[in-house]
Amino acid sequence: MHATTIVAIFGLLIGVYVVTRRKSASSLPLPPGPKPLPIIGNVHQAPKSHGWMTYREWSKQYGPIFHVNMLGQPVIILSTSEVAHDLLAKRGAIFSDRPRLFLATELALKGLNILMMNYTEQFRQHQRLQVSVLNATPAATYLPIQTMESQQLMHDLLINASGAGTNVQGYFQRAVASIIHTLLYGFRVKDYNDPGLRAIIKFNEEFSEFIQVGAHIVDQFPVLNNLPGFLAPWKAKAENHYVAKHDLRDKNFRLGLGSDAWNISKHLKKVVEKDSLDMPWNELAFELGTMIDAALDGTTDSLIWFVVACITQDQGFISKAREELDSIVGHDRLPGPEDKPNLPYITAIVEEIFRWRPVGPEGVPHLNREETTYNGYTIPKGSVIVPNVWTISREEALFGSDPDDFIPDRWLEEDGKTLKSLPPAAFGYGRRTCPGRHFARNVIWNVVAQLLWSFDIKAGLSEETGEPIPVDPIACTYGLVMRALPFKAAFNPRGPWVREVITRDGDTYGKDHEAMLNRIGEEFAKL
Ligand code: HEM
Repeated sequence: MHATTIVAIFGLLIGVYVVTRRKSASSLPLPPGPKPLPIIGNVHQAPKSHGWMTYREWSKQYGPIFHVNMLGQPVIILSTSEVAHDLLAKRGAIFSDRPRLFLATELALKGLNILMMNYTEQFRQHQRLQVSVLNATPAATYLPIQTMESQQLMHDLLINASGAGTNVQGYFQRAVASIIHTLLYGFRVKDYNDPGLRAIIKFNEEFSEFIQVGAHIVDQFPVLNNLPGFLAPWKAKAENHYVAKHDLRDKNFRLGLGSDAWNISKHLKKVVEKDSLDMPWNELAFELGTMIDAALDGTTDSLIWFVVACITQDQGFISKAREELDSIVGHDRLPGPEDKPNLPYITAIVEEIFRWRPVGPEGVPHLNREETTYNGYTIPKGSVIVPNVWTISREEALFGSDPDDFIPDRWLEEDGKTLKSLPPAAFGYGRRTCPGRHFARNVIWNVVAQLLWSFDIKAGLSEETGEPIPVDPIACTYGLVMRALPFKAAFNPRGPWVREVITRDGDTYGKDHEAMLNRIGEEFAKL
């Protein structure tokens, strides 16, 4: 790097340091943390990837709330459920904003991503709309569509993933994508190579890349955004991201509104008009699109982690689940949501998936709009607050001494039937808690029950040797979402009755999904 560039960057670093060293009104210290260097703070120690694992180690040294200094920006890491609830939920009035760190991301999103919005009146308007279609009561009306797609998934796996097996991620992505596209826009997604689905997967990957600390130098030095385009490649990248997203969202929203049957696009457009909300077309199109993005990744990746658990973590949970399934459901039909009250072990498995492999292990950061104190420490105004879900989900006092193992039983009382009230961490906290959690739990419960009823799930076989290809239970991507790296899995029917039932009920493309949507519309009218 040229010497003048180094001097310029050094000058900017000092500028950032001076600007961000705000005077605290409290005499209390910051939470403990690794020793910082002058100016750069802890940047040199910051994990380059999989930060949640390093933060777990640091929490053992510094305790449930600790602090790192990133170029003068305080980052407060929370490592127990109690601390996360105390700050993010009980003090939600000041802890519900989002950090504004990444200029390149902002250029790409143009303020239209609900996840990244501050807790403003505009955000609350979006939140009210989301809750109106996602909370427990409306989410229950979607069960027939979710069940249909789960059955289709069983069919796809039976046809394509038995024998030596295959990489199954696409089949899961298709099923989840089809559920949300049917409900939001009125059309099913029948192929995992569908261009619309591939585009969303690409958007999510780009988004995850944009928000990496240090992904674009402009994030640290916004002044660089004044450079001409050829010296500022992030500008074109951000614009292309926005335009591609806009075009797909606009097209899908129009398809939804033009469709004959009830759907969420139509429903929300009516609510906006009836309540005279100040929400332009594009903002509503992005609201729907954000639900699609958020739903696809979290739900699909949790299901893939379940497959990893079946292959690598079976200490008896599969046979326990089957015992329950066989006694309640029998062999003549697939399990469905109506069985849920009688299948507590399946519910425990679902909670254990979220705990064992929370797909957002580093949590979605919050920001506090006021200085506050907590347990003898100062939390400066504008701190980035990271609920480290990975550590929180491994709190031994709550979950037992074997938190890295997949043990669904930890969620059940001794009677084996009643769910313990342990605090889940995967869906976030307080006013920013994931609005899609009921929807996601319903989808995942259904698929997990049907998979366990249907298949022996094992590692796929090598084409050369015919031997199982080992699956690494922790091999994953690093980004906003923790995704299992591709692996081969085999789904072989547990018995002849499985093939019979899935062949009978699994091919669902002849079903009238529009009639199903209209029935949901009728139920919505009664809510
Ligand atoms: C297993 C699946 C899912 C997981 C683990 C998950 C997790 C999360 C988390 C951790 C947050 C941030 C919470 C916080 O800031 O404290 C979030 C926000 C959000 N989620 Fe989910 N989610 C999942 C599925 C869904 C689904 C199915 C939808 C919609 C249908 C959805 C829609 C959203 C939206 C719109 C936000 C932004 C809320 C805000 O910023 O206030 N999510 N999700």
